[in-house]
Amino acid sequence: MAESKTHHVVMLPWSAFGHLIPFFQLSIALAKSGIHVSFISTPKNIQRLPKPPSDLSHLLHFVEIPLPSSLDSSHLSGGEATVDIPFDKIQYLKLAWDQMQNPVKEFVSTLQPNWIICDFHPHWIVEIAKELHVKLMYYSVYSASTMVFFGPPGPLRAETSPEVLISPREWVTFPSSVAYQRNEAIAFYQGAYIENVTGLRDMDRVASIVDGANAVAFRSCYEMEGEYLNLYQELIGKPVIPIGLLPPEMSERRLVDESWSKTFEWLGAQATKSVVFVGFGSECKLSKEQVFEIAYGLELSEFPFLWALRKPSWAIHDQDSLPLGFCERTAERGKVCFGWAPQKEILAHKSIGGSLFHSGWGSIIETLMFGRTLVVLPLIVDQPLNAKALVDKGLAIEVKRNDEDGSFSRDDIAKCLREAMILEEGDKLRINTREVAKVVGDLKLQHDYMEAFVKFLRT
Ligand SMILES: O=c1ccn([C@@H]2O[C@H](COP(=O)(O)OP(=O)(O)O[C@H]3O[C@H](CO)[C@@H](O)[C@H](O)[C@H]3O)[C@@H](O)[C@H]2O)c(=O)[nH]1
Repeated sequence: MAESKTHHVVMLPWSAFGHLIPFFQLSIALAKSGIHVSFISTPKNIQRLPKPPSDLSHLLHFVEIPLPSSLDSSHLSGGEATVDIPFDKIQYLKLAWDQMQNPVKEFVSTLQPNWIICDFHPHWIVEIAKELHVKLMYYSVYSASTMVFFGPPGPLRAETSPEVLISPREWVTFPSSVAYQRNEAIAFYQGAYIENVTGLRDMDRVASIVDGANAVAFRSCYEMEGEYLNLYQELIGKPVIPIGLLPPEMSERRLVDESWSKTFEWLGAQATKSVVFVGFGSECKLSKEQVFEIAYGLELSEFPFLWALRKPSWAIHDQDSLPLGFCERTAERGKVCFGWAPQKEILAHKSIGGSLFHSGWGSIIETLMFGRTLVVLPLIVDQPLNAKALVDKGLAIEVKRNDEDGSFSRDDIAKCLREAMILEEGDKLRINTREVAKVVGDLKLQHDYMEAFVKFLRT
């Protein structure tokens, strides 16, 4: 009992699956190291998480805190995660969380954990942690290169403009092309640097938490992001801890849902490393023009492909999502699967040679772990910054987007895929990818990072 009291962590992730999942993965890793974890989220979000291993049930506790009933329900319509809510209403989800500080405080005060590990949204947790004498850690689900680009609390709080975001930042002391294009800078500026209905800008939230935290953790490692991790520590003047890449543990006996057996049979019939996997993560909402251009690009490329496509909101039926006749024309060599795909198991399959991704940090790590070449077509938030950092390291080929409106062409998609999939053209990319795959897939190395992190939490 005394042991559990000494090492207890409260997790406070933002209500988006691109955040809930990395917090969940970290919770599992900590529980496996004997740390008690209380994972706070709303009831529906907790129900939608994967089931944790049953032998961890005494260490990993899920704490359901419902959204406040006082919030005008028409804004969220019963949704509890960003995926359920139109983009312009997501600010109300932040407002809802701001109204949840009392139940969170009550819980923390009863539990008296050693650490609170939080996301970017609950700026009020800084005061709670101080008052209750609990240490606070900010866990960034973004890469270290992205956080270096955003900068320390000073620049985060400063008046800025989209103009500032289109060049690499002046505090970066080594060659780096990490920056937004014009249209991306404008979109990001509007979402993060302008006050929303909560009375705050998102960047003020990040600044308060980085300022108030005792340390910052990244899902990263020195082998991949050493220069950015060291620079971020210098910039914020407090411990920055890479927890490792949390590579997915693949069990040979792991069963994929039966409905996928035909797709895996199809994959099994393809030549080794011949198939391109296409995915756009859990958050991106693709327009009709974007989906169609990707489809035509795949068609032009002539490679076998497996596309995990979530039905866009503008389509009524799954099949409306694609250009007329696309499935028939590509039936011999391609498959489009609608809904949530077993991405890790697909990437692990020997027939997959490369991928076309949105450049979400989680998908990058998974793709590199399995040594698959990356073509990146970044769309929102940190994705354009991740793409530039990968290109700097010779680890990806980036699809060109128009600087003014972000549009891209089918020809360029096909060209990038050819470069990534054909040996002579993409030779350098393949060599770099193989080298990094050794690091990401080195489970002992990644385990050592987690061990060092746990040691830090225990001291
Ligand atoms: O059909 C699917 C789609 C996704 N995934 C999994 O979901 C995760 C997706 O993670 P990521 O690639 O990071 O994409 P998003 O969920 O879209 O990520 C959001 O959060 C990331 C940080 O975690 C940011 O880097 C991204 O920009 C932001 O969109 C990965 O583990 C995938 O394996 C599936 O298993 N099946």
